Amino acid sequence: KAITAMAKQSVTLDVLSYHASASLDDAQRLRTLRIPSSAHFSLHELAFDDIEMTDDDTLRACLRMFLDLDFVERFHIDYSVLCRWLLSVKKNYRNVTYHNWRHAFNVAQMMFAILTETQWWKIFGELECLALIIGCLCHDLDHRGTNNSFQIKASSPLAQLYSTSTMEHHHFDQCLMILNSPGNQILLNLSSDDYEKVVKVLEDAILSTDLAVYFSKRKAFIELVSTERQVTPNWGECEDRRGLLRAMLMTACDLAAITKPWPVERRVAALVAGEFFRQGDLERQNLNLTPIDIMNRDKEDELPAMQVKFIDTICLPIYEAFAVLSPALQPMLDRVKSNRGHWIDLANND
Ligand SMILES: CCCOc1ccc(S(=O)(=O)N2CCN(C)CC2)cc1-c1nc(CC)cc(=O)[nH]1
Ligand SMILES: [Zn+2]
Repeated sequence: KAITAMAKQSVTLDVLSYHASASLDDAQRLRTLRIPSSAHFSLHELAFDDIEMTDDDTLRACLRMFLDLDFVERFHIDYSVLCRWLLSVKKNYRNVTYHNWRHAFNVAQMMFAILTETQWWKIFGELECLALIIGCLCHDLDHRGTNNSFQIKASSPLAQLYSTSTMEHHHFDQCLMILNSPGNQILLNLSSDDYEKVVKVLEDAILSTDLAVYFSKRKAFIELVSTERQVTPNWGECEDRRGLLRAMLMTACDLAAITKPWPVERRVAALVAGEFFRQGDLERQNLNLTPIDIMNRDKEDELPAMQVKFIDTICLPIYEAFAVLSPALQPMLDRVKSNRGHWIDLANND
């Protein structure tokens, strides 16, 4: 018993070592920057592209989202603490090819755009919207560019801590650790009741980004959508329905690159492939395993066909359901279909 506790303790220390709070200087500098409007950053666009933005721009855009959703006023968030928290979150993303700060920022922007364009922020209320935006920014914290099955195969410290949804539990852990770090406590002025609620929604939101969880919940969601087609005001009164919609929203935002204009999707797919192929290399070199096709560099020319399968099996069902729930989201579904066409063309040329 003692051994296990010690092992857990040492493992925990190992993973905690990556926690790093941003410096006061960085926070002070960000605090003094002027914050342009959401229109200036095109934050309401479902076709948003961050390629032209500097890192400072992404931080100011996050401040703008918090200000426009009225979180700072409503939850009495100290502005300097918010700046420091944002910098700490960004700092706790690693410099990996795809699962980096930019991915987290894009997921949060998509959540902001969907909540505002559909008016669904009215269904969830400020507390749940706050948890969703924090959840998006934190949902892949400290990602190492390798997936859950790699953790298990490598019996990494994280796999010893969490046997299911390994990475997602770690992302939530990191999220809580930053929220509880001195100078980063943006939830400090919430009532204990509100704090409990935000943390519960936050945990569900982050754990929902495990595709295995998405698969387990999708059937119920599609059935709900087929019966309750439109999101009527009383839709929000049922906690289970709201929870299901929040979980699906996290996946829809997490995979949203597939809904962007072709130049964006093509660029992001190359980043996803780069990260997958690096994991494949690690599996060969360190674990002496032959990687699965999607991570096997030797199968690179099958990538377009894999994307078509990804779209058909994972993406179309969720964006079709969302387009039924809100006509404002139809453009996302249309772009998934047109991107599918581009991947089909590339698959036929190989
Ligand atoms: C671009 C490089 C190839 O990328 C893929 C290849 C195959 C599949 S898959 O649907 O067959 N499937 C998914 C579930 N895995 C457990 C088994 C494999 C998905 C992708 C993919 N995933 C994401 C999400 C990170 C983004 C993206 O653009 N493409
Ligand atoms: Zn993600």
